[in-house]
Amino acid sequence: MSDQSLLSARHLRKMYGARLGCTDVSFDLHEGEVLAVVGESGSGKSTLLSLLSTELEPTAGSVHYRFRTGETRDLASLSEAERRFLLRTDWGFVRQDAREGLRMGVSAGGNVGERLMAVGERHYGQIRGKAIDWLTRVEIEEARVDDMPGSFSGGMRQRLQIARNLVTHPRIVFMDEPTSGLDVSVQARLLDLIRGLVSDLGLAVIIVTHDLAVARLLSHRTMVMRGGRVVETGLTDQVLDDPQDAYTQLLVSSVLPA
Ligand SMILES: Nc1ncnc2c1ncn2[C@@H]1O[C@H](COP(=O)(O)OP(=O)(O)OP(=O)(O)O)[C@@H](O)[C@H]1O
Repeated sequence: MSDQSLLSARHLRKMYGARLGCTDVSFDLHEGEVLAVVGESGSGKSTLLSLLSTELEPTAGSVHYRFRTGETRDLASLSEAERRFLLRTDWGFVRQDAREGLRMGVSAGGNVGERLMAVGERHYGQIRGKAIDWLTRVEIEEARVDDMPGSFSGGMRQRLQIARNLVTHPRIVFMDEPTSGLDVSVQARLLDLIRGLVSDLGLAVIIVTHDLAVARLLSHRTMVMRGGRVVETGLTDQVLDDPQDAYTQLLVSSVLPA
């Protein structure tokens, strides 16, 4: 792990029984950096994201994380309480299906406020004020604060999920296909919003997408996966404009289905 890196993966491997999830994945993520993980369906993108965010245990390899104190730890060495604390404070997770990332039985304001309470905020007025502030930042009207997410459109739910995750000022946000399944115009607006917030807050992001346009718009670096392996990695413009690997060339020329 280099001195500057926030998260560092080394030779990560995940087997599901005899089936390969991913293997030999190594990279460093720096503060404020956006890394896109792209590849076709089944290439191991989601498996990798789950390994990095400790939702899955690797079969081999390691992930190290540099805490706010400067201390670097192997994530495998964290206790369950430490891991949960990290997930509540330093990390956010924006899921493809907002229903998995939100509490559908809790109001919009409650979804955002809950994260603040989890990091120790207790003052109701302040929590509600911050929740409204964040709803506004993600373009949800204050008048919807007490509405349930079930009454929101797909795009609004994704924006609510983003507010819920960013309200605690995480250092890394993991995003799994955050814009797929939405109308093209809704996608474009959401991408713009994500891009603005990521740059304003200086967030480090790992975004999994099968959409190269999303990688192009949001990421500094791109990692291309195929069959569970990294086939190419580099600055996004370089990877997309001048791909070196034959598979990336096919992907970029859109010969392969997404
Ligand atoms: N829970 C599981 N049990 C068994 N095999 C799995 C499991 N999850 C993923 N796999 C396998 O691991 C490989 C990588 O899957 P993964 O979901 O990580 O790919 P992906 O690139 O995220 O695909 P998609 O874009 O379709 O979500 C695939 O062969 C998949 O079948």
